[in-house]
Amino acid sequence: MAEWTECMNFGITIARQASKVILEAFRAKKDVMLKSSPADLVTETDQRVEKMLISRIRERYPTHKFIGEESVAAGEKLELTDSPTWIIDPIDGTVNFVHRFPFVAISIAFAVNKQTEFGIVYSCVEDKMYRAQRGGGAFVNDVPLHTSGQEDITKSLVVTEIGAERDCLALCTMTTNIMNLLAIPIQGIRAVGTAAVDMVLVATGGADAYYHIGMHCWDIAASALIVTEAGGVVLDTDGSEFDMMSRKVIAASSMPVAKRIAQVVRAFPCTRDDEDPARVNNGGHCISSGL
Ligand SMILES: O=P(O)(O)O[C@H]1[C@H](O)[C@@H](O)[C@H](O)[C@H](O)[C@@H]1O
Ligand SMILES: [Mg+2]
Ligand SMILES: [Mg+2]
Repeated sequence: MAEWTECMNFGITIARQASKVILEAFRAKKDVMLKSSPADLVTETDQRVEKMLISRIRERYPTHKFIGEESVAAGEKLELTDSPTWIIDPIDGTVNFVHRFPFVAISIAFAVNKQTEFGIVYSCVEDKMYRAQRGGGAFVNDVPLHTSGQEDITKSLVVTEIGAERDCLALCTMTTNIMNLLAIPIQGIRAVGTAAVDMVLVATGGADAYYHIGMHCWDIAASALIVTEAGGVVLDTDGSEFDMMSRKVIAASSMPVAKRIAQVVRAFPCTRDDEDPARVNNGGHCISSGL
């Protein structure tokens, strides 16, 4: 664990530097481009911040590998090997960034032998630096984090996202999931607009669970470790073991809450992050049935 502390501290330093670029652009006029749907946005700042983070890391750790959201969007192969790998979302919450909705985060995870060794989520506008090292606990601005420990789904506040999909199957699935959870009943549904911040709210105890279908490894790899190091549970939406490449996740305060959500929530078909999108004729996005 201590072996990667220096890397993590470097990650925290460059996240703070990148945040300055994001906050300066946050208030400025933005040129917005579309990716997989009219709600999947990217800006020049997303691309610039990712390039800045990767070049600074590569300069210090030339043998390390990268999985970056905007590098993959530009055609780079998404492959997690046993090599030390930085998994980066330069701006998580780009729709929020474009609208100046004040929740945008930099998410940086670091994996070796396909196991996450540390995770950093920097919520820039809030100035909240969430971090965790495997086996070392979870912190926000150096204050220890603990989940709520809530075991009763009827006393739970659940966070989710509608995501970027706008096809009928995805929208019907996600709204049905929300309706079925509310009918249990749970005490509320929230959506912050950034998967990374949604998920670290479970680590703070401010939410009792988060679930999502369709997000990517760079959205949640860091926050998944932060949740487990805060005493939480992270599973696939079907209740099986979490797999950051599956694009399906439940993060919860306790196993009973996680398992209850897994009983209710249904996923729509999604190509895995590590599947070749070219093999699937929908551009590597969640498959629409065209309903
Ligand atoms: O594209 P960015 O990096 O902003 O990530 C967001 C995804 O785009 C959303 O679909 C998803 O629903 C989450 O909001 C996720 O944070
Ligand atoms: Mg993201
Ligand atoms: Mg992003």
